[in-house]
Amino acid sequence: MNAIEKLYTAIMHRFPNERITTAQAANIIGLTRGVTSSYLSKLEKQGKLLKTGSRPVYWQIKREKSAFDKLIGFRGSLKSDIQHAIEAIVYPTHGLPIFITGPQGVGKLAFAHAIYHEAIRRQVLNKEAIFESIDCANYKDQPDALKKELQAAVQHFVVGEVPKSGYLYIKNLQELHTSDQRYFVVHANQQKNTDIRYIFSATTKKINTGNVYFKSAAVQIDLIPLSHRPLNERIAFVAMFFQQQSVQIGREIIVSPHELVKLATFEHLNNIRGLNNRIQLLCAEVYANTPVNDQLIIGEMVKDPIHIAPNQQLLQTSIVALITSALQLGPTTDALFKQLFDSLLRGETIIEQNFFVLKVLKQIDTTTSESLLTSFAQTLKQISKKYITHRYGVNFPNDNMFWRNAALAFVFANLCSDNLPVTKTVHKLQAEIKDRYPRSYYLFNQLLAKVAPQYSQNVYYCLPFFILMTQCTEKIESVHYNAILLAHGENTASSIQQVVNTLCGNYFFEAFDMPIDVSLDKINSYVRDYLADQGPSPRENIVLFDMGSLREMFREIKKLSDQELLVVNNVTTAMALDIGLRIQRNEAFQSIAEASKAYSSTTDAQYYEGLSNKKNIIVSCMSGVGLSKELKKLIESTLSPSLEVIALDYKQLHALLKNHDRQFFSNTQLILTTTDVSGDIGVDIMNIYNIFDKATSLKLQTTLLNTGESQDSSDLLIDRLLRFLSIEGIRGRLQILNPDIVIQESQDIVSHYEDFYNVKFEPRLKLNLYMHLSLMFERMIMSTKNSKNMIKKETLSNQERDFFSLSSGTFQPVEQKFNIKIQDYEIELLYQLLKDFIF
Ligand SMILES: Nc1ncnc2c1ncn2[C@@H]1O[C@H](COP(=O)(O)OP(=O)(O)OP(=O)(O)O)[C@@H](O)[C@H]1O
Repeated sequence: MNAIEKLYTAIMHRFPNERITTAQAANIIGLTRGVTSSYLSKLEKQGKLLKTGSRPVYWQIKREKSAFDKLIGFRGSLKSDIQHAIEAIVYPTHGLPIFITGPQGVGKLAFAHAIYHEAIRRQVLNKEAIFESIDCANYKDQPDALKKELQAAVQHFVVGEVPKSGYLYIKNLQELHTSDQRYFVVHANQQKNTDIRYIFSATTKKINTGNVYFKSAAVQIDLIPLSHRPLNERIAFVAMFFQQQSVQIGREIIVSPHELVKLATFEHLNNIRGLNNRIQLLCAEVYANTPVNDQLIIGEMVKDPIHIAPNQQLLQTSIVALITSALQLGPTTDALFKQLFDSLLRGETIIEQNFFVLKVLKQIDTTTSESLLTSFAQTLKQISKKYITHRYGVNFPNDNMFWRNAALAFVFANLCSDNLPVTKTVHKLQAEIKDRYPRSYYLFNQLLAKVAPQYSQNVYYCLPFFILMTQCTEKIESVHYNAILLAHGENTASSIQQVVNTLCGNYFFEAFDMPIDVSLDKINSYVRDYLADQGPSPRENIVLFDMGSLREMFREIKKLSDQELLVVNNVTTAMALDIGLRIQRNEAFQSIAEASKAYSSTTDAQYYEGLSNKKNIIVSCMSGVGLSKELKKLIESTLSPSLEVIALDYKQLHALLKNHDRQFFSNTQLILTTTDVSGDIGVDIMNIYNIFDKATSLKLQTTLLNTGESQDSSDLLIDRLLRFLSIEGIRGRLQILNPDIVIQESQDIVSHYEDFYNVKFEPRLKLNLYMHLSLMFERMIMSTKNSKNMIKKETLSNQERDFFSLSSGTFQPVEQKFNIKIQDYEIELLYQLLKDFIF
């Protein structure tokens, strides 16, 4: 797909029916306005987009016109009826019978005609298809005559050589007795075998067409009375009928907006037909009074009247203008947006803003159909419950008036977005709402995405916010953290979220359910997009997730925001609830972070960059973490408690040094090991045995002094370390074996290596080896596990292989004496320890 096609698909997806500006289009595709504009023009040349207006120019997806487009309200009150009709038209092979109900003059015949034309347009019927109709009112109490009429009508379809297809429209079914109604409806069951399609109509819904009569399903369409139609549709009817009169009489008609709205809001007997008749009579009356004038002036002459000329493309071009001027939509809306914006700037409460919107809603109340409004209010209530209350624990008032006003606010937003250009003020207001009520506006947008997904980008749709969210913003905005749950699976995260938010009764957590094979990049994008949506106000971030690397997660998310960050893995509902309650109590970040470390042994938490957020010393010994822990104890009991001592085994240290940069060790003051380890992380790495050298012990002292330790405690530490590392130290730490024997054995082994490799080890290396070997023997005896940690000899170098075979011989006597087996892993460690000295 090239960029132009991508743009087209994006518009099609996001704005299937709306007009959008070049800027909006540029926004969705992420290109500059200039480039987007040239792409849009190309799409227009290809016949895919419709271009209207100037400054701003509007673009809209060009659609094939359907036969229903001629009906007023095809995008409004007739939308779902049209959808049902299409289902009946296309159902294979002969469509479904249709049953249209609605009071007199409401447009049943017009709708039936549209169905017939649409069937031809869709080539479901051929061009020769016919439309026949029978009016049952003409055969009241004459069933036989009616049946004859039916036969005659059916005959029209079969005359000639080739039988014709088409629609048979049978109206006023309510005029017949039940048995006759039944006769007709049963007749329609033949539709599935013939080329005749049936449309019934009645002025009452009481006709029992349910399962009793129709063997095959019939599609039911109920057309609402004119007075229930939205005002813009009613105005469109008035305008259309005036235009028809203008054509008929051959004169321009002049009418005041006030007169137009009056006609549109008047309750007419016989609905649309009644309105048509009234307009016709009105024109006839004026015509009779002013036969020579070339204009027909309806009602009072006003300053800015509406002109309706005979051959004007009124419906397409002028209705929008008519409605906006009739409703004073532009000025009303401009004033409202300004009031709202000023009120937000002045820092007034949402109650004030709610009041401004309610006031305007009152003005437009008459424009909407009550039945549509009621049903939309119901839908809105259900959607809010399902997507907001259920997930985010935020409750809405229960009274009908609240939901009616909310629905009305959506209708108003729709009216504005259909009829008004998007001004800078509208954009500014939207940004201001986001700034002032970021969390509530986020929830509102979640709702909007469900209620009117196609409009979620439309700025006018920020208006219902002030109605829907008034009562909950304070509570929602009182939360000072961005808390996010991330978990693999279809609803793991969202079900934890639902439990926690519901129990706490407020929106604390947003949740993202992630596919099993989600990448770290994708996870990041969830978090990034969420944080971006939270507006500029600084809030600390808390991210709970189910599995994965804590450090990696921390590092990646930390890049997205410079606020404090806590990440916790292996999330459980209880843990999320605990954090939720702490957020509710408005606990400080540090205290939540500390608490999160104690959840369980399988859970880990990180809230600072690197190994630790405290000044620390790492100790790592080759002879296992046991020795490191002892050293840790020793150092902790000597130095001040502000210094953290972290014990790691040799492998861990190796991995950390390999995988992390200086930043990670930024709080580390010193690394003490029992072997020489190199690394360029900007931290001193000391072989602890080197403190027998004056220079090293001085260096250690300086380092300790620099970290803020006193002279006394650093002297004491060095003393204690020296003792710890001496033969006496070894004696003190052996628990079961006889120190004299073990040390002797160790000395024998060490001299064996010296002999074999013909080297002389330095005293502290020897001491290190005695310590290492003695502790190793004891470890072997005490270890209950008889692990078979075999190293594949083939993978070893010649030198290593020699070392292995020498060692197995050297260790044999001790193995027999103590009844132990020295593991390959231990020999490998010894090799690492010695290799630099023997080769
Ligand atoms: N949606 C519409 N758009 C434009 N014109 C319409 C629409 N609906 C009805 N009309 C016009 O309104 C008038 C009355 O409609 P129609 O005759 O179809 O009503 P009806 O319900 O069949 O009436 P009745 O039950 O009394 O026979 C017609 O002139 C028709 O063209």
